[in-house]
Amino acid sequence: MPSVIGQVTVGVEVMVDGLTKSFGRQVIWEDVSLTLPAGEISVLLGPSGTGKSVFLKTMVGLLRPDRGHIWIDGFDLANCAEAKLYELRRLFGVLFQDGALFGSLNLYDNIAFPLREHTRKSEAQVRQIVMEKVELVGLLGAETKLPGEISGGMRKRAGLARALVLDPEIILFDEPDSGLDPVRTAILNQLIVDINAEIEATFLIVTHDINTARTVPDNIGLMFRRELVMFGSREMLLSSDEPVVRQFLNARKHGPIGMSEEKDLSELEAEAQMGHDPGPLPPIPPQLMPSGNKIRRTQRPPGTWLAANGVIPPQGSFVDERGRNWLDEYPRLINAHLHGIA
Ligand SMILES: Nc1ncnc2c1ncn2[C@@H]1O[C@H](COP(=O)(O)OP(=O)(O)OP(=O)(O)O)[C@@H](O)[C@H]1O
Repeated sequence: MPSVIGQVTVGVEVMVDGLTKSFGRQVIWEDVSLTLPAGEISVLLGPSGTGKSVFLKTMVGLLRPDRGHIWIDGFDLANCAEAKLYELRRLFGVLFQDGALFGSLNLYDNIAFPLREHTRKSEAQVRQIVMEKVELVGLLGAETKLPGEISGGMRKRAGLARALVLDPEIILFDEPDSGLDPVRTAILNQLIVDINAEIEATFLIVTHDINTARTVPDNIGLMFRRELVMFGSREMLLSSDEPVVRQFLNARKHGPIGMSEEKDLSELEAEAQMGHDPGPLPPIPPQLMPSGNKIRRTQRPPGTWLAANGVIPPQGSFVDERGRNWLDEYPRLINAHLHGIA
């Protein structure tokens, strides 16, 4: 259901309920339930091969689950007829790992492709929309370039522009940061947050980048051993005691996750006896804010989940690289907005 914040409708909620997917006798994941809140940014983490890409494909209806439901706007995408599925798919924009651009088309034609394919817009209307999205992702001037002539970061941004042209309500990102250096990853993350602030769609990002997971989303989910171990507020995951969560977020060798994805009990006991532990989690970083002192309307003030659950975060949480503590800074920014001085 669309959520209403103040007077304005924001994005669309996606409720996944008891979803199970297998290929033949191989169960990929079982009984996955989570809600992507309308207009919020969620991240899905998990060791390689746990089925995150399969999950994205199932969400958008490219794969059918064995069981379960995906509720969007009161319709079950997992079990609806083809015609309805086609309609629901129009709500989605997908950024594939490599941008999935056509190598023989320039960026303009790549970005215009869904509009020419799925709408009856005139070329003048197509131009207006394409150029608007090109500007939004910072590619003005590069429209005539071929995908092979630009950097990986630019290709991702072009893929993002193409994912945006049909004004999606839900955007799925499959490892947007794969193959990018840390600087380009930081630029792309800022762009993702800025676009969320602007279009207020519901975002789900699959990533392996811990820094992205720690700073970008409102919610984090972790898949492990054929199930969704945890899904909830960023603060919940970043202050969790769960060994799998700590191992993954601390990028440690020791813990329940091994090369073959899982370790058996004797290996874990041996590690425990040797004093190996995934370690405590570091301070919770402040969440990445939109550029230009904007506020995302679905963003929760820092400390909300922690306070509601009586959890004290590690010392130094919410302090940015300039030494500002966002527990104080955020209300100040909200106040400035209320008084029109931000
Ligand atoms: N169409 C398919 N038919 C059969 N098996 C498949 C199919 N697609 C994926 N799989 C299997 O599903 C499992 C999960 O794959 P998936 O690509 O979703 O993992 P992932 O978590 O996204 O991995 P990574 O993080 O490395 O990208 C793998 O074992 C893969 O071989």
